[in-house]
Amino acid sequence: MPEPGSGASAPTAPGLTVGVRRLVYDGTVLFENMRFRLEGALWTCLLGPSGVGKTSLLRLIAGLAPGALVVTDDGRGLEGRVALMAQQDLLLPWLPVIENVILGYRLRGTTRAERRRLRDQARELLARVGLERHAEALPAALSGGMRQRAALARTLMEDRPIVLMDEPFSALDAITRHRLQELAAGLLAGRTVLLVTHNPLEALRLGHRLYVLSGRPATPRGPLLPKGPPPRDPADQALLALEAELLRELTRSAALLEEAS
Ligand SMILES: Nc1ncnc2c1ncn2[C@@H]1O[C@H](COP(=O)(O)OP(=O)(O)OP(=O)(O)O)[C@@H](O)[C@H]1O
Repeated sequence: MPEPGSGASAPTAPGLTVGVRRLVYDGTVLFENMRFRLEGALWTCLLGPSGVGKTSLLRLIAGLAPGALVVTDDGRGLEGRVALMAQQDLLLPWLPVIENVILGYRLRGTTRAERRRLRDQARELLARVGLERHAEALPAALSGGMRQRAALARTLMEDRPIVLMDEPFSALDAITRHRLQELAAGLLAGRTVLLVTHNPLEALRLGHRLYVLSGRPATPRGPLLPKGPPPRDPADQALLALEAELLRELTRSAALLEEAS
């Protein structure tokens, strides 16, 4: 197994195309004949007002909800190639943080020697997300932001070429958020990443391609293509101009959703 976050598996990160013919919840058509593309080895950010369908789309791609056709550029299936960081941290309450970080490996089965090596790697990742002193704590002893950092460490530990993240930085204070955005941008460079976020500046810092999910049924509008490699300087004037453009698009999208509701 390559070192988690080493980028060793990055060159194989494929692009993927998602097609949804129709998704209906409680009589509301969320998606109809919708197509969405994640370019290989790039970060795609998905924004949009609350309730428009961002998490639903992410869950469709992850295979957690039926109804989408996901085709990878290399023609191979997604099994074993996707790491998911859901909105809820999904930490198992009876396992210490470090065991939660290596949970995927534990579930897939490891030898005692492998576990020792995995724990060493997990400790390194926990140090990088600022949780080195909490490796043996139970999740209930952590704050919301700390739990989110543990969940991020677990996602990075999985070392998958495709990474789907639903608001991974939302519970963090501004300084920690900035630091972890930088960490994730570094460790997930070269992966195919979908980042769902409510934060336009976060999307502009981290994303290569930005979309706003809009309308009912919803379609992704975009892409907006910020220049330069991420993570970008949030004080950059060009970025601030794009932020204004993104805010206008989000306002339009919120109005459309309100009209449809
Ligand atoms: N499993 C489900 N059963 C019924 N309705 C659902 C289900 N999942 C989502 N919905 C509904 O679909 C709509 C879109 O939900 P979704 O969570 O995808 O939105 P979102 O854009 O991610 O919102 P937020 O930004 O608040 O997380 C909402 O009206 C939600 O209530």
